[in-house]
Amino acid sequence: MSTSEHSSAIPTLELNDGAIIPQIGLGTYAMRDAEGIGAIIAGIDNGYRLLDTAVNYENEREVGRAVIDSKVGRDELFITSKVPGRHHGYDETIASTEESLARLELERLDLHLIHWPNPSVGKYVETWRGLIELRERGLVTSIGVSNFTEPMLEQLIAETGVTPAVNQIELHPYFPQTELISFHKSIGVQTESWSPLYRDQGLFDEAPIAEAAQAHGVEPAQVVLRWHLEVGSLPIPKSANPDRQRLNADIFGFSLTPAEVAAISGLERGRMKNRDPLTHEEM
Ligand SMILES: NC(=O)C1=CN([C@@H]2O[C@H](COP(=O)(O)OP(=O)(O)OC[C@H]3O[C@@H](n4cnc5c(N)ncnc54)[C@H](OP(=O)(O)O)[C@@H]3O)[C@@H](O)[C@H]2O)C=CC1
Ligand SMILES: O=C(O)C(=O)[C@@H](O)[C@H](O)C(=O)CO
Repeated sequence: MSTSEHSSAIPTLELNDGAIIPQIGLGTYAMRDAEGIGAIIAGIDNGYRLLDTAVNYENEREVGRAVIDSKVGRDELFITSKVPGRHHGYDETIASTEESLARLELERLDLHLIHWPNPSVGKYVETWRGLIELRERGLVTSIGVSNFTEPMLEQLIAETGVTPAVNQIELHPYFPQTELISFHKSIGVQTESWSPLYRDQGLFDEAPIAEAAQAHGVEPAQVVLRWHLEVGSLPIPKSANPDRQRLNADIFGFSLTPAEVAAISGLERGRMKNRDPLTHEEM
């Protein structure tokens, strides 16, 4: 794949509400200050159009500045943010989103997610109603969730009649979440993978990944990101390094065989940390 600084060769998908989303995005966790702005602009120059931020990353201003300073028009970009746990509730979600838009210097978010369900707080349905209202007001094009389980998704749909467009979940070869992806497919929810590269903590040395990389003449990180596409997810790898940004986005010129996908999924061993959304809560 070759990309000029003004165009992107990243293919797109259609969400259940008809919106178009790039098939890979740039995670921005820990991209802060001037260095972070530079890294995000580099990502846009390298073809990324989906930028994933959150109130809790404390970098919405940096993302907004990068959007303004980049050479790509705002309408070509797809900006995602997330409502933090401390802003759960109907009115709080609307206020939180207005504040996010002000920090981002945007009139509209392309996708807004409930960051964590925080079940002990018991407010994620009200938060979801707030997102539905924001979509009706045109402040957000698509709405979704993050770290939601199958019963939580069923509850949202049963109580509001609105199916999330996206569920952004921990997903990598060590935690392939096969059943949740199948459920998403059955109800039309797009899976997004967070920490898709397992934060470069040893995954790339695993034999099925190294062997597939050799077979296809690509890097292990590209095999991992291609695996996400093959299992039906949309990865949002974070890299502040322009060379790795380009490498990570260059995954549309090869595919993995079903046997390679199965071998990589066979690396399953569990979550990176103990961030089970039934018990792990973030405010
Ligand atoms: N909804 C949620 O609860 C969560 C959402 N997220 C989102 O998902 C995004 C991605 O997840 P994240 O946790 O950042 O982890 P990733 O799996 O994307 O890994 C990022 C790490 O891998 C390194 N890296 C990137 N590309 C390569 C490569 N080709 N070769 C070697 N190392 C590489 C990066 O370093 P370098 O920058 O130096 O390249 C960085 O240290 C986040 O940035 C955030 O937007 C993350 C966690 C939770
Ligand atoms: O990055 C995110 O979206 C998070 O929710 C993080 O807080 C994540 O849980 C983490 O990286 C904590 O170390």
